Amino acid sequence: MTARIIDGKAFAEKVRAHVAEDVLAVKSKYGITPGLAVVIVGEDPASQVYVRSKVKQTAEAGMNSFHFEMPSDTPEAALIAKVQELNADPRVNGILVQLPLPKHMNEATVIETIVPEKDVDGFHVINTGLLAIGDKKAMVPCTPLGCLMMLQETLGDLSGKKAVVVGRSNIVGKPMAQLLLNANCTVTIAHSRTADLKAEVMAADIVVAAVGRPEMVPGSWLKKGATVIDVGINRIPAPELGEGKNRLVGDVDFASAAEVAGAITPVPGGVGPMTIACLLRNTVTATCRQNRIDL
Ligand SMILES: NC(=O)C1=CN([C@@H]2O[C@H](COP(=O)(O)OP(=O)(O)OC[C@H]3O[C@@H](n4cnc5c(N)ncnc54)[C@H](OP(=O)(O)O)[C@@H]3O)[C@@H](O)[C@H]2O)C=CC1
Ligand SMILES: Nc1nc(=O)c2c([nH]1)NC[C@@H]1CN(c3ccc(C(=O)N[C@@H](CCC(=O)O)C(=O)O)cc3)C=[N+]21
Ligand SMILES: [Mg+2]
Repeated sequence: MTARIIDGKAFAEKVRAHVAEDVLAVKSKYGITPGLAVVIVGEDPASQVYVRSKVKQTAEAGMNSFHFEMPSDTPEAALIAKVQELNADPRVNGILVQLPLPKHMNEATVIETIVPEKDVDGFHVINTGLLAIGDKKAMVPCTPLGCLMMLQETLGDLSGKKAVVVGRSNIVGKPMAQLLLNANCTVTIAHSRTADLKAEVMAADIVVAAVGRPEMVPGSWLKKGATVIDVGINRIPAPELGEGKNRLVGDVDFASAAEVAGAITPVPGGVGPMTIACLLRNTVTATCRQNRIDL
């Protein structure tokens, strides 16, 4: 079997085009331009790449983009003050604080400072709780939301499917499992203490890998025809591309997995572009709710 490649890049372009139409409608009917503020603390080069594409795509969708860079030794109180300023700024409809934060900061404290209505990442405990009770008002974390959209596009109704999520972080694994549960999948969450990861993966119709370990899931672990969503973004040395060069790989061994899976997302060009598209979508949703606009 050779898997169908789920083209996240093309799908994300469609989502962004739709977002741009909604932005135009909000502007022309209500005179409001949605605004997204991105705050990055420190100079992690990988983070800088995502932040640059977020800023660029926000502008391309016709939204205002506010970009703040703070040095890595910024006191936590100064970051909190910045978030409070953005909370109070009516031009700002969405706030994203790039994670991870420097070690001297408590990420939860910073995230809980964002007003839930502007929490376009969906990381605030209020949004986490709303998602857990299946309330439509939840701001849903962008990466899991993008994964769900690709799964629904590939499989249609997900009811009754056996899904395994490998990874249980608050930003990817847990909300992903929650979304799959809300979509009526039978969900297993696997993690570093899982006794027999291979057996869990082999039983699944849907595999979402969000671990951060390059190519750890081989094709030999997959059920034939499974749908595979690879969230991992890992930069590994690629001497074949030249001295000192790197390449991007996922948490799934793409070559062997594509022989067994029914459909699979590539890295790059899968989950990553959908994450940013969903961030723009969430920013428009937040803008409409804050202004009681019903598009
Ligand atoms: N494409 C995108 O838009 C995004 C991509 N990412 C990428 O997704 C990946 C995961 O990110 P994130 O969730 O933040 O990562 P975390 O490091 O926060 O979580 C990793 C999870 O994987 C589990 N894990 C680690 N080792 C193993 C193992 N050997 N077997 C099974 N489970 C294991 C951990 O288990 P335990 O809890 O027991 O420690 C943990 O739950 C990374 O590659 C990241 O770069 C992240 C966000 C967005
Ligand atoms: N508050 C917060 N929210 C986030 O959503 C968040 C974060 N912090 N910290 C970092 C992770 C990671 N993340 C990615 C988004 C897009 C791509 C992406 O577009 N990747 C391209 C490739 C980019 C490249 O070449 O490096 C792709 O997969 O095709 C990757 C990773 C969002 N994150
Ligand atoms: Mg993490």
